[in-house]
Amino acid sequence: HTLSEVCTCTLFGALATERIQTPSLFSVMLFIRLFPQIENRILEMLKITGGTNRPAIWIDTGIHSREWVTQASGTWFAKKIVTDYGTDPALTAILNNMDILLEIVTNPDGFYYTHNSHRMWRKTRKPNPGSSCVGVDLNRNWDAGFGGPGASSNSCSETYRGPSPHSESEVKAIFDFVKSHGNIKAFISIHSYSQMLLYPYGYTTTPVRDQAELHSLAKKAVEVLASLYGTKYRYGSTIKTIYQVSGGSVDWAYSQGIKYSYTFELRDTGFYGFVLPANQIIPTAKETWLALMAIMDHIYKNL
Ligand SMILES: Nc1ncc(C[C@H](C[SeH])C(=O)O)cc1Cl
Ligand SMILES: [Zn+2]
Ligand SMILES: [Zn+2]
Ligand SMILES: [Zn+2]
Repeated sequence: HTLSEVCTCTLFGALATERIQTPSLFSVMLFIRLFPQIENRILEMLKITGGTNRPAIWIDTGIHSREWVTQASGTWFAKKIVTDYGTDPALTAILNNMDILLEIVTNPDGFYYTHNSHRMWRKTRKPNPGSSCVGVDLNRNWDAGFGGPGASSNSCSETYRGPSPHSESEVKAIFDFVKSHGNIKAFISIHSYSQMLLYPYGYTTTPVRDQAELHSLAKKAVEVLASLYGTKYRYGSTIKTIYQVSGGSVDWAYSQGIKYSYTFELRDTGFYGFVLPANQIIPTAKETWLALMAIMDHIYKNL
């Protein structure tokens, strides 16, 4: 071994066995300055250990543009976070140790279109080459059972999966971010409607390795959600609870090792459907926040 390789192995070994916490950025930069030729090795290593990123919770809303209560709830979550930090002990503890990564308008072109043309639009608005039909279903475009039952290869279908996994820019942006972050502990995608809390898988009946823990945490989350206004949620694996779907975001997230991967289906169960009256937006956001806090608190306590 050359000196630098010995040093790399030592640092890697120490990191891998967690004899030292992920070194501070300063010590890493100093190390790289001393041995510039091993910069890439170090940067690769930081990716493996989650680098200098704090543990994080990913939450997206609005991946399906017509599910308007989700983007509205995401906005309310943002306000709640900045209001409660420093006053609510549970949220303060979470944010002192973790980051909450919130993408609110995850399908902006579709969202614009629902406001100006077609309230019930679900997909993106990218033209499909060789077709008069527009858009891809962003929750079928992930590399998780991609192209299997529960998605369509027909570009005119509401569940058109797109030409290949991560072909859509809105998906690729999240894919790249999650891969480069390296320390995301939860991946939560918020949809409407059905009043369900779902965990992987959607594309196969094979239970996930962490099924028992995900199920009991989902039970706890839906119970605290119901405690506010009595809103009843069903919960379980996607394929057993709602329907078979392939190419879903949370199935991909789980396959990346993000254990706490959940899909929420917010209010209601079909009376108003996607066109939920405005007076139900804040109550929906408030009850959902209780469930999210239960999940985040569990993660924080098990870091
Ligand atoms: N993992 C999942 N969990 C729930 C669903 C249902 C939503 C309902 Se809008 C969809 O069809 O994309 C879909 C998937 Cl892929
Ligand atoms: Zn439509
Ligand atoms: Zn949806
Ligand atoms: Zn839905």
